[in-house]
Amino acid sequence: MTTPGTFTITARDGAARRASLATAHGVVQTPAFMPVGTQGTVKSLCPRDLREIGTQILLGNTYHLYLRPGDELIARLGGLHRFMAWDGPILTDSGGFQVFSLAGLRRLTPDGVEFASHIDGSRHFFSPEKVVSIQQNLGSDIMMVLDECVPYGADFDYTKKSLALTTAWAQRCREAHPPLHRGQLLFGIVQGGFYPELRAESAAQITSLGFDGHALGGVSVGEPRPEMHAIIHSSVPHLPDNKPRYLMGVGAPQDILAGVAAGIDMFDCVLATRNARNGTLFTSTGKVNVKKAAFRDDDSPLDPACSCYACRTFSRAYLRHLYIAKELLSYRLNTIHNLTFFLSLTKRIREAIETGGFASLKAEMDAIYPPDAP
Ligand SMILES: CNc1nc2cc3c(=O)[nH]c(N)nc3c(CC[C@H]3O[C@@H](OC)[C@H](OC)[C@@H]3OC)c2[nH]1
Ligand SMILES: [Zn+2]
Repeated sequence: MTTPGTFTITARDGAARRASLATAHGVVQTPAFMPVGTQGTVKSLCPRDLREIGTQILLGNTYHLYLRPGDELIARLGGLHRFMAWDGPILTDSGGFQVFSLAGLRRLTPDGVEFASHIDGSRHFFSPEKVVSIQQNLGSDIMMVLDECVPYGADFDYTKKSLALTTAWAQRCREAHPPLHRGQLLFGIVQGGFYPELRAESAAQITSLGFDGHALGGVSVGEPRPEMHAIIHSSVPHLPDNKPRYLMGVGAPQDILAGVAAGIDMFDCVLATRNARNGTLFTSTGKVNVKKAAFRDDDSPLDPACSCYACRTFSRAYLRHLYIAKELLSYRLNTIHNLTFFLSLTKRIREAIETGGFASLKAEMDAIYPPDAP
């Protein structure tokens, strides 16, 4: 087995990279889209579905799994891979984002963050060492450091102070998890808000700590898309070329294409799965709402260009009926379709970089998913 953390770039097309990242549970071909499985499941799909649609790597979430069912329980039962019967790579976020976006009554201190569980209000404390220990218990292949995801609109001084805390926490995470300990990788997270000079400052600090990969955090937090794309372009050059780059929480098809063009390798976004459950489907001709009246007696497949189980087996009329009738199968079929769209898009991106055709693929997709469309 290739040593976990080995990152091999096999082709380039402009700043876009075609690479592979070795983990303890398999090699991830990049650019890669990572379905979100926050509570140890990609909502409504089983591991067999995920394999069938070509999933390489899944996301889990420290905050959620720590609160319920508990990381120590999962460790006792053999770790997250065995618990959810997924034998491929898993990346877990540190929970920093959820503490600020989900938990109540949180208190930020130099030593970590105190918060109240969104489930039962019980009080908890996440230190850098604690979030490392939780992810070690889960057995994640890629662990994220504890960081503060600075809210959109934070001023320069707050953002500068916050990135210093994020760096201190990152250092403590690195010390708590020696390189390649039990084959588990550790990624640093660059903050700095929407201030290019603070992004450069955060990147210089984080990339000096010896991580296996680097994430850009603090984006996809409600900012206008042009601001997101601008800060990505100005930040990526500060990330080492020879390690994976992960853009957290991004994104829509147009954001993935812009991210790849800037040199990003890994993406995660709840959009694919969340929109599936509310009937918004991504197709080869743009976004479609499954409950549209025109689908009422339309016997054709949702997307003739899609080879997923939903598109090759059922009609638009049936998918619309399931959604309107609030049938559980609607969740599963819509999710199978949307994830297939995102996984196929990143597969086409990998092939385009190999053949030097990325720019034309991006132009083709930008015509269908315009960068200035919501
Ligand atoms: C949507 N926009 C968005 N911007 C984000 C920015 C940050 C950030 O700066 N730091 C950290 N630590 N996490 C972030 C995250 C959470 C991603 C996780 O949140 C969960 O999806 C919501 C999922 O957990 C399975 C995923 O796991 C990596 C962001 N999400
Ligand atoms: Zn489909």
